[in-house]
Amino acid sequence: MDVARGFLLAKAADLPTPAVRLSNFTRRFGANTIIDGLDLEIAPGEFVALLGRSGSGKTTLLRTLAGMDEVRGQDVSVPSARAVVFQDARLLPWKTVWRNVALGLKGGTIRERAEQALREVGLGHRLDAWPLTLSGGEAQRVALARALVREPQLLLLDEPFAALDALTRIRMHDLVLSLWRAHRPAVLLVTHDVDEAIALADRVLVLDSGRIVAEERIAAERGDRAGLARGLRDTLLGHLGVERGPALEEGVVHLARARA
Ligand SMILES: Nc1ncnc2c1ncn2[C@@H]1O[C@H](COP(=O)(O)OP(=O)(O)OP(=O)(O)O)[C@@H](O)[C@H]1O
Repeated sequence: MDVARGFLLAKAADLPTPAVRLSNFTRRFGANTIIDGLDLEIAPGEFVALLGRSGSGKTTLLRTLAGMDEVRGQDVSVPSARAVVFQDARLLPWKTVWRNVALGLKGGTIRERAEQALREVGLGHRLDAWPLTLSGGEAQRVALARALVREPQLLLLDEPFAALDALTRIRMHDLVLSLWRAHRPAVLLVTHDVDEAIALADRVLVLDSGRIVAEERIAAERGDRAGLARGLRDTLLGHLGVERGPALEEGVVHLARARA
């Protein structure tokens, strides 16, 4: 074996196995091709956001990674330890909070594990509460605890904060980042919210008609992203086909002047 080839093989062996790998993945519903020959890799512990207009195939892709959809005969590799959080918390109303989190767990320490996860999301005091008595933000925190307690290597988030008010959403962003730092799953976050993607992700993908049409890596530390946000926001909005017209800018100026 020549030296260069030996070096390349050694390098390849050093690379971590991706947590997620889809190769030339295609999904059709009848005659409609929804995902079109898509390649995707997510590294262990990487936080990836997926942006796309309505109908671009985001949920279809997430369902594939969650094991909720047909993948027969295709090159799809995902960890079996995975969990999904949806836009609505999907809690069973006839079970208390801790029992919702413990659902499906096995072993002798179920209650302790559920309690620990609920403490991590700041709900250690609501273990015996009924889901219908929770606020929207609290219910989503229970959904996060239910995901977390499964120690996922892959955490799939399908617009989990879209239904929350703006302040609760910001607090949830902080919570998700601290959980991610503590547990380091690979994350795929589906979102419509460009600012949310910039605030949270290591990498942002834009999906359009079942293809990844843009990819932005964000190297800046999460705390230092405010300055970066505007330029990248416009770039990502451009990829999404949303023009920021001068009229809008002028409108902002006029309003500000009118107030002054
Ligand atoms: N089970 C199904 N049968 C037929 N068509 C489907 C099915 N599921 C999804 N589709 C179609 O696939 C396309 C992509 O849907 P998908 O839900 O993945 O989009 P999305 O990007 O998540 O949209 P949104 O942001 O509105 O949730 C849509 O045109 C949808 O109608």
